[in-house]
Amino acid sequence: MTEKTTQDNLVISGVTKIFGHGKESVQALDTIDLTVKDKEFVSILGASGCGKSTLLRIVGGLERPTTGSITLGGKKVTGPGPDRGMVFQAYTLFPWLSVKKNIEFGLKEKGVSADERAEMANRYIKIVGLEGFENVYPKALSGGMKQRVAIARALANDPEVILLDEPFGALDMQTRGLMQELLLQVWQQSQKTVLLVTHDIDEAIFMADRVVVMKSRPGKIKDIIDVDLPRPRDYRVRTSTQFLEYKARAVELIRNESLQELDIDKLNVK
Ligand SMILES: Nc1ncnc2c1ncn2[C@@H]1O[C@H](COP(=O)(O)OP(=O)(O)OP(=O)(O)O)[C@@H](O)[C@H]1O
Repeated sequence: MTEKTTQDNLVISGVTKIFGHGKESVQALDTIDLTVKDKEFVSILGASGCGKSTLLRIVGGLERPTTGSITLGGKKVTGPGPDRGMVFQAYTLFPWLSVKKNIEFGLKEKGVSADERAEMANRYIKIVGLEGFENVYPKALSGGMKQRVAIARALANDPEVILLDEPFGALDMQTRGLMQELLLQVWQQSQKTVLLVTHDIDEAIFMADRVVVMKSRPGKIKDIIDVDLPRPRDYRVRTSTQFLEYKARAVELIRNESLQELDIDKLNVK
């Protein structure tokens, strides 16, 4: 395998997004500049409506920026491509395909042979702990299992970058915590660059090397928190002093933002 270079960086440069025209227009993003290093795990954290999803969709090529550009490994992004795998909150599996066929789907599209597809699918089924469910259809899976299939499907295509938009948003708290740990393990093994959109402060810190905190109207980067917690991480890190310090900082940033959003100067809650 050839060693990757910093050329593989994801560069978001001066990205602005305006939806609609004239009086009806909404500026969702204003001049977003962010460089994500190869194999880095970056969380994008912010309140509802700050433009997180729009930014991720632009990186995914599903949306065009009004100004600015995205480059991946020096190549300009002009649309969706196999170098970026996306996982959304809503389960996006094909209901008529089994777990295995769902994971193989993108590989089939790429013309990968049946043997190779089966090998890749089995590998990722193992990584996400779904052995024994190969031939099961999505409707028989729990929410957490469906998202594991979605993650396996994204990984099987061997993208440069995985883009995750609130992937565990629909899961209960316990499942969510376990899925976060699983995703970290998978990321540790697969060594992909990850961009995770979330409004969950704990999730953002627990997973990432850096947390990009956004503000709304228009969506801008408010601050970036470097998360210097040891890896591999497990649930115990969440109660460490260092984690709680990062959390206090993020809470402060998000709270100030929410107060401004609600047009409240101060909240005196006793
Ligand atoms: N297709 C669209 N047409 C018009 N406005 C849009 C469109 N998509 C998003 N917006 C607006 O852009 C802003 C940012 O939306 P976006 O969904 O990116 O925010 P978000 O931070 O991901 O929010 P949430 O966490 O609620 O999904 C919002 O004001 C939203 O109403």
